[in-house]
Amino acid sequence: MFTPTIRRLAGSRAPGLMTAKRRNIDSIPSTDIKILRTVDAVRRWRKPHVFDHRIVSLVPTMGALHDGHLSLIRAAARASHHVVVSIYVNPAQFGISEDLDSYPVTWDADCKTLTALDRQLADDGNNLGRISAIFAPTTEEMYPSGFPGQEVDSKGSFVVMTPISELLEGRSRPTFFRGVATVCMKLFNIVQPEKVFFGQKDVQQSVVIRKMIKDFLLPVELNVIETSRESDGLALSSRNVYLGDRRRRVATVLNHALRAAEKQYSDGVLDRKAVLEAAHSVLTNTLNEQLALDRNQRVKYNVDYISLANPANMEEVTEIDPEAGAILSGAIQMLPVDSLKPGEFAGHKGGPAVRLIDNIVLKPKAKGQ
Ligand SMILES: Nc1ncnc2c1ncn2[C@@H]1O[C@H](COP(=O)(O)OP(=O)(O)OP(=O)(O)O)[C@@H](O)[C@H]1O
Ligand SMILES: CC(C)(CO)[C@@H](O)C(=O)[O-]
Ligand code: BAL
Repeated sequence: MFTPTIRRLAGSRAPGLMTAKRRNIDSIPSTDIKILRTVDAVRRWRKPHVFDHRIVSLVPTMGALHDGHLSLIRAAARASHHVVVSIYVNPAQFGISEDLDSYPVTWDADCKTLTALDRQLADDGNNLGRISAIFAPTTEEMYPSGFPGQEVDSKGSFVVMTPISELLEGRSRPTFFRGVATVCMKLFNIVQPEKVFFGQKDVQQSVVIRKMIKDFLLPVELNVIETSRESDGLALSSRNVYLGDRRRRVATVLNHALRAAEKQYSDGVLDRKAVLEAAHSVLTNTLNEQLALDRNQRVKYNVDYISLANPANMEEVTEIDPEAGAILSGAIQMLPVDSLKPGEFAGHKGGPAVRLIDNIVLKPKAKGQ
């Protein structure tokens, strides 16, 4: 029998702080937010809203909620009567040597965060709806024929979209978009949302989802919500907890690099080489400054890619078409620090290598601009 390698069936653990007592709870205490763990429970909850013509939105997440997630939920509550937030760490989108085992799981904090947000939504007259449910399935529930595995050549039922899944993020993470498209197709089929909300931070993911909706004729409206950032520009991300203080300070370099490239475009430069050179020079200069520091002060990173791409398909462009604009995006790998100072916090799980992504949309320019 085929027995795929499974490092951790994360979904079994994510909501699985479950005690026998908790297993019986079907809503967050003192709230109307239901906790749905099975496909059947979601379908039973969903059915009446087909007949009462209530708009249902879905916000897919992997938990460890931060303000970026909350901005998606706020946008969903403005536009729909019922918001369903899914919390599921989908093992299929993690490569075999990626961080599935250490991915932050903060179920209790997530429930508190959603409770507080739901109260705010209730007090704000601009919303159509509120948070109606969390969908927190197990991996057994999501993969009813058995989990197919995380290997590139795993056999199973997948949604595969090429060539977009092979570019950029997909080059570094060959199973990533297969896992994302597959789990999102399942989530859409389970929840049957009229609207779905995704973050601009994962720009290529949003382009994959747009194409999946188009090519598989899904009756779903995609909403992409702008990236929420720390005050110094770092894009919020659940993985930022791995950074620790020292790498956190330098982590803004990716955003600074993309902003330098963006300035070229604002100044009228359209040529790929010139635009990207501005970003690479920030990355190189900052790295050289860091390498000149002592081992217990410096931060090192590898640049995975800096891209200038067509917003419709994420394919590289040699010149920006000002009528179409472009997506500037990048990924860097922050390496573990060489040597810690006494008492220094290395980051969640000892501060492993952290892959950061970010992007800036270069908007189309009006003629003559
Ligand atoms: N800073 C952000 N601003 C807006 N949306 C975001 C932000 N970070 C994540 N999202 C969106 O939230 C949704 C769920 O993302 P996810 O749970 O993977 O969080 P994440 O912070 O991106 O985690 P990770 O660190 O694993 O990439 C996705 O649509 C993602 O694009
Ligand atoms: C969309 C998603 C929830 C699918 O697992 C994930 O890729 C994410 O959190 O961006
Ligand atoms: N935010 C995208 C999910 C992932 O990196 O696995």
